[in-house]
Amino acid sequence: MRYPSLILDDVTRVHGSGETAVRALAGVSLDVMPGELVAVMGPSGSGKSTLLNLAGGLDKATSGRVVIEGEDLTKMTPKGIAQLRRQRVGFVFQDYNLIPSLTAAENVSLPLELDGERPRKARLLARQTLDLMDLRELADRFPDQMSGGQQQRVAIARALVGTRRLVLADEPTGALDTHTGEEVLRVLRERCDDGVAGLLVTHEARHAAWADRVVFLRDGVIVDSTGPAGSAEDLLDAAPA
Ligand SMILES: Nc1ncnc2c1ncn2[C@@H]1O[C@H](COP(=O)(O)OP(=O)(O)OP(=O)(O)O)[C@@H](O)[C@H]1O
Repeated sequence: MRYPSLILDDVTRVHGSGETAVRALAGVSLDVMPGELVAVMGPSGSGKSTLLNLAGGLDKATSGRVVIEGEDLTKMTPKGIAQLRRQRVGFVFQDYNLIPSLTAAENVSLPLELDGERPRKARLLARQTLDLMDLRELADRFPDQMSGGQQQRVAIARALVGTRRLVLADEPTGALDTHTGEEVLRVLRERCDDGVAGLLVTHEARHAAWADRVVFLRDGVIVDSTGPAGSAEDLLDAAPA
C-alpha cells in the first residue's frame, strides 16, 4: 500500500496567547502522496508559510499531527525532528540561498557532508543528482556565474540530493521572470513524476497549474481544493480572484 509522504491531520498553529493570539492555521488536514505535487495558494497572511514550516518540522503545531514518511513529528524530540528534516526533507526558498564561495556541485554535496557522508561519496552523489536533472554543465560554476533560474534549479538539486523525497518550496519562482519560473517548475514537476512528493506555495495561478492539486487557504483554513477527479486548471478557472 502506498503511504502518504506527508500527512497534516487537523493541524492548528496559534502564535502568542491571550488577547494578542493569532491563529495562523486552524484545523488544516492535507495528505501529499509520493509522486504528487500539491500547490498552496491564498492571500497574504492566510497561513501558507506557516503550513510549509509545520510540514517541514521547522515549526511546531499547537494541536494536530504532522507525519513525514510515517514518522509522527508530534511524538519526536527536537533532535529527532532535526535529523528527520536533514535526511528526508528538502526546502527551496525564493532567494536560492546557495553559498557564494562554493560551486554548484559543492553546494549540492554540502547537506550530505553536514550529515556525516564522506566528502568523496557526497560529491559523487551531488554530481549524479546534477546529471539526473540535466544540470551537469553547471557543476563547476559558482552562484555568481549562473542566472537566477540556474541557481534555483541547483537549489532544487540540493533539496533532493541523497535520501530526500519530500520537497517544500516557498515561492520558488518569486524572484524569476515568467519564462524562467516555468523552467524551474518543470524541473520540480519532473522530480515529482519521478516519485518525489512536493508542496509548493505560489501566488501565480499559471505556476500552480503544474500541480496535481491546488488547495486554497484563507484565514488559516482550507476553503477550497481540487478533488481527486478535478484538475488544477478546473479549480483555477473557478478560483476567487
Ligand atoms: N511568529 C509569528 N508571530 C505572530 N504571528 C505570526 C507569526 N508568524 C505568522 N504570524 C501570523 O500568522 C498569520 C499567517 O502568516 P503566514 O506568514 O503563514 O501567511 P502567508 O500566507 O505565508 O503570508 P504571505 O503570503 O504574506 O507570506 C498572519 O496573520 C501572520 O501575521
